[in-house]
Amino acid sequence: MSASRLYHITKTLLQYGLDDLIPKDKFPWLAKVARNSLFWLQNQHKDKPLGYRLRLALQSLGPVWIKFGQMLSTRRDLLPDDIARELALLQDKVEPFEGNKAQELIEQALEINSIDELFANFEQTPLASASIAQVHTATLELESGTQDVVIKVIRPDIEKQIHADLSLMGQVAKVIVKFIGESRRLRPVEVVKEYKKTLLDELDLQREGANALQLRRNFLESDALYIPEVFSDYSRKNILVMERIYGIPVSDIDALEAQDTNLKLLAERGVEVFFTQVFRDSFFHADMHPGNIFVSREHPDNPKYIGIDCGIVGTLNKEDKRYLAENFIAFFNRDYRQVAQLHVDSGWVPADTCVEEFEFAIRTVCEPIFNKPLAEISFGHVLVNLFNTARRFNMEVQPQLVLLQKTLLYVEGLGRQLYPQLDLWQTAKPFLENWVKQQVGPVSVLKQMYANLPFWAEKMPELPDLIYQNLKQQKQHTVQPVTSSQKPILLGMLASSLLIVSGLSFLAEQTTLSAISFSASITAFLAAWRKTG
Ligand SMILES: Nc1ncnc2c1ncn2[C@@H]1O[C@H](COP(=O)(O)OP(=O)(O)OP(=O)(O)O)[C@@H](O)[C@H]1O
Repeated sequence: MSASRLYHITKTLLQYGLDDLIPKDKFPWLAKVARNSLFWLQNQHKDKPLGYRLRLALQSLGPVWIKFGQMLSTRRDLLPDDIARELALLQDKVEPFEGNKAQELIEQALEINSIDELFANFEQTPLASASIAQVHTATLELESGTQDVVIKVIRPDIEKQIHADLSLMGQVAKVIVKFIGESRRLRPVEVVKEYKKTLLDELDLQREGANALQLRRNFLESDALYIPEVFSDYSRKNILVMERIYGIPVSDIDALEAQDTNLKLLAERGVEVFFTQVFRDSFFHADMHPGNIFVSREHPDNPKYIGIDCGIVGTLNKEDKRYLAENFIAFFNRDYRQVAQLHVDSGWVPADTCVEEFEFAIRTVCEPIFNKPLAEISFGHVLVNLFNTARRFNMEVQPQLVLLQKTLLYVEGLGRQLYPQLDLWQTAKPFLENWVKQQVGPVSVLKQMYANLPFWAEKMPELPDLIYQNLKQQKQHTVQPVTSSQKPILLGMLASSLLIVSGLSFLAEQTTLSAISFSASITAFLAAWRKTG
């Protein structure tokens, strides 16, 4: 980090009066001395509100800071609403770089002498230009025919600048925490760390390509979402080639109405796609701002989304999913005691948490939300409030859940823009209840056993030997008769072993053996159950 960049950033922050972000009485003396020693850098925008000044400062500092502001704008859990609203207005529009430079970068990355070797009609004027990458159109010449594509190219030299600014941002965060204890509540170090990871991931277009391929595969059969094809053979870390799409931007409601799009169905499908990604696939597009979502021009009565820019995705484990589903259901039944109890039983908050107090805290923040008609309730805000309360009770909210909560706010915003009466709960409830039911139902148990089959198949050959060793040992010692309390356990073990044998024989297409061992297993299970009664 060069001293001149450091000075430039300090100057910008002070000239926009951003030292006002720290209450005067919280200013440590050392920071006061430092501030006063830079006496020539005075707030030049005193008449403007703080949020507005923050936006202008970030805008003038460039891409890393603009994107940081955009990310913060979605953190309603950390920022007051007026500042978050201002930051949401940050524009990521920057001057494009030269088209022939983009062409040169493509030729270098793909190791070709001329772009014409692979692409026809390469358009030097970019279709779009953002802070990290810009997008050009071309026609890819494949053996099977031609394909309209877009080529996304990372800006030259942006990586160095990003690393330098991120490192400075990290240091600033550490200094703030050290000198202003109060700031710890906003977790600046963690927020910057999280941002750093997201931004560095965005620099790797191969990652984006792999995410797009995975999402595309997950929704290949879907009526609700289409993800354009990625041409991995022509993609590199700084180049991504993908199918060009010609959909209508989702924010262009007039165009959607002009072609008689079923907006109610479209809005409901947004919620459906989100919950499918989260609960079925555990893999969700986490940058669902309207600029990344289009609607297909085909069959508007059965409308389909098109999603681009899969640079940021979220993944969830089983625990996270259970947490979300059970909490949502308990919330919408207004069963705050259940929400609090769930947190304690699952170890999300410490075991010694006072359930009554936790329940009371959740009720205090959530009851006002539920005072509204169901169609106006925001899932995203319910989550923001839940996470904030849970944090106060020492729950560490995982970054993937925060990412999900941000995405949910986008999905809701989008849905209500398309169809203001959208009742999210009615759309989501059957989905969630079904999911929870499936998790505890017999099909799920069988599925889990099926997933464990390879493990048992590996251990199976050792089983006779183990039984033999065990019997031998028992013979050597005085054999104790099996007590009545041990019987159900032994029967249960027998039943499980028979079930495994049944599964393995089924896989080996030995259906008769599979059926016999399955019946024997059920008999043993029933006998075990009777012994416990
Ligand atoms: N497959 C595509 N077909 C048609 N247009 C596309 C395609 N991919 C991207 N674009 C256009 O390029 C723009 C920028 O693309 P993308 O969002 O992937 O880039 P980005 O650099 O991540 O931008 P941002 O940071 O604003 O999200 C899109 O808004 C869209 O207009």
